[in-house]
Amino acid sequence: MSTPPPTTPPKPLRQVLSATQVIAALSKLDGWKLHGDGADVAIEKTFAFKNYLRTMSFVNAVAYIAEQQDHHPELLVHYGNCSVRFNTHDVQGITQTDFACAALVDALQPPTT
Ligand SMILES: C[C@H](O)[C@H](O)[C@H]1CNC2=NC(N)=NC(=O)C2=N1
Repeated sequence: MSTPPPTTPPKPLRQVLSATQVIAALSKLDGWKLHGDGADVAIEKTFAFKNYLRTMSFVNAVAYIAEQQDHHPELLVHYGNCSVRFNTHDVQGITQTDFACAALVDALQPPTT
């Protein structure tokens, strides 16, 4: 008899990164910085917009990426900016998945004017 498949597929790229690995990866991105510490440590970037509708368009685009990637950032939304904060709950730290999602958000190239 064969072994039944696991109920959830294994998630790649969810191995917690060391401090050295996080710093190296941050240095390759523009504007992302460390936020918090311990289990709440995250990478964060604030994106600025000229008005609320632009900000909310960005928020919706980020939500679409988050659903596609099954990886959901904390979003802190103000009238003219949104802070995006990624960490990986499963491992209570920062993983390659956080950096992959950060790069996808950066690729949205949101308008700043
Ligand atoms: C069950 C579901 O796949 C997990 O809870 C996913 C969903 N989104 C997630 N988002 C983030 N940021 N970290 C996670 O570990 C995570 N896990």
